[in-house]
Amino acid sequence: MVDFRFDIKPLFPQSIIKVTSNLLPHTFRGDRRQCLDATSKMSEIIDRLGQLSATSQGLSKPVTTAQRLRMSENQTIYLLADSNAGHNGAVIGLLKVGTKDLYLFDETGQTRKVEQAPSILDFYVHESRQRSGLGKRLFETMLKEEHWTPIKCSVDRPSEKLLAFLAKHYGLQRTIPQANNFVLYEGFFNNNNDNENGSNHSNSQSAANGHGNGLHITNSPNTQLFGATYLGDEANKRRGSQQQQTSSNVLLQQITQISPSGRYGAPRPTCSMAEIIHAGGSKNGSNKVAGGGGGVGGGGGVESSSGGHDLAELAAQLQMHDPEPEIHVSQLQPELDPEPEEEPEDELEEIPPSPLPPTPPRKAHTPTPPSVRSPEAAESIIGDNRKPPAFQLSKQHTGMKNRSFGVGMAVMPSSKMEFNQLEREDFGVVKINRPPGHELTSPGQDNTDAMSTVSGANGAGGLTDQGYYDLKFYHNKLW
Ligand SMILES: CC(=O)SCCNC(=O)CCNC(=O)[C@H](O)C(C)(C)COP(=O)(O)OP(=O)(O)OC[C@H]1O[C@@H](n2cnc3c(N)ncnc32)[C@H](O)[C@@H]1OP(=O)(O)O
Repeated sequence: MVDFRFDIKPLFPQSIIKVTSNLLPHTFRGDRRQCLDATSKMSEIIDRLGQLSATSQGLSKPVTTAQRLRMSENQTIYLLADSNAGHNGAVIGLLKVGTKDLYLFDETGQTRKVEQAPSILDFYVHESRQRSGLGKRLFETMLKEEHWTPIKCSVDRPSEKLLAFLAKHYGLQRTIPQANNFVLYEGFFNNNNDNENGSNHSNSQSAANGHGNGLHITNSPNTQLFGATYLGDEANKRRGSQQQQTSSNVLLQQITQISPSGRYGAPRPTCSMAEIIHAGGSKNGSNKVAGGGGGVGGGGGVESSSGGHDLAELAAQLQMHDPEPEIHVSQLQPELDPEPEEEPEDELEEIPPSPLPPTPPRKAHTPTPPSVRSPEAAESIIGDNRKPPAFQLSKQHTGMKNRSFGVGMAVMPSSKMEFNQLEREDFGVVKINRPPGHELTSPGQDNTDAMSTVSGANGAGGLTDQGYYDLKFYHNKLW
């Protein structure tokens, strides 16, 4: 028991008192001199109990001090005393609570900012009195005074004893993994609190917790990093599952949100880079995922539908074979984002061709195509994911088999090419409409270093009056 040189009984007209930043018992009445005396004594009590609590938890510094309480705006300390102990009575327990604005993960792994979240900050019952129901008595008093329910409480770094305490008295066991030191229990984010733990508390108390108002999806640092998507209510979940059938974007999101068990197996928030990459394929029917060594922008701006299909197939397989696989986006990353320089040549050849890009002329043998990791590439995909970025030059654009990004052999037009001339002509003899005043003056000026664009939507050119597709060849020597 914790006794003091002064009589604590005047400070404890009842066994449990609460103290806020004025450092006076909530029951205190007195003049200025008595106030000063009371605050001095309360400070001593709080500092002493705080130190004992820290020692009991193995902390180097106390969580609770009178100074901290005085500086706080929204913390309350409940103190439990035994007036009959010894001559001056004894203080035997402390419970510090407060409200905190927290960024928290909900059950689906989405980040939420919870304003004024009820928090258990420090809890201690003297060793000589533990396991005799005093902790519960203190806790119950606090719940009643604060109008809180246990399930709605966040707990700051709970000890094993406190975890056991909460499990025993309130059935709190299933936690929601968090990235910070706070522990939440399943049900924390539920608005309907009927018949949940702490059911001895009324609905009005539940409502008073205010989570319905104080809790929202947020543009938090976590969200900016991981690109959270709000899936907090059932309607959104249902909508998400419907879209799953048609949208590979949602599929990827589900992959990244499959929840393993354990505190550090928190559901992974959606990877924004994966969203960026995947969104590129969902609109035009082919995934611009740099899978299979294709690479967005790699090898000349090829849309790699094979890479996207691989990913979708992988996801389907995972869903079929493993009900709770742990897939990290980082594990998918090599498929999503290969380094172009390391791409196997064979894989490049399997990449189906893309529509010709309606882009400004660029040199065909772009030396080092950017990958989706580069900000430029990512931006171009975000900006309009139906158009290949301007730097994407494929072998179809160049007429070269682009085995090493610009060095290669002439390629046979494939059936997938989206421009077909009436008669096949090799480069160098293809008939083109040259702009007036740009007649060919020497063979050396021809298309050895040229790219073509095709007028017409989606790269499908229209016939010219000469019967040829309107292929315009640009050459840096000519234009
Ligand atoms: C956010 C934080 O404050 S974390 C720090 C929590 N505080 C501490 O760890 C300090 C040391 N512990 C204590 O002060 C107390 O044990 C408290 C405050 C956690 C609980 O107070 P008590 O008066 O013991 O609680 P009460 O008697 O009402 O409930 C007892 C239950 O608490 C849990 N508990 C209490 N002491 C222990 C212990 N030494 N080992 C395991 N569980 C314990 C058990 O579930 C126990 O039930 P049981 O005896 O049937 O196993």
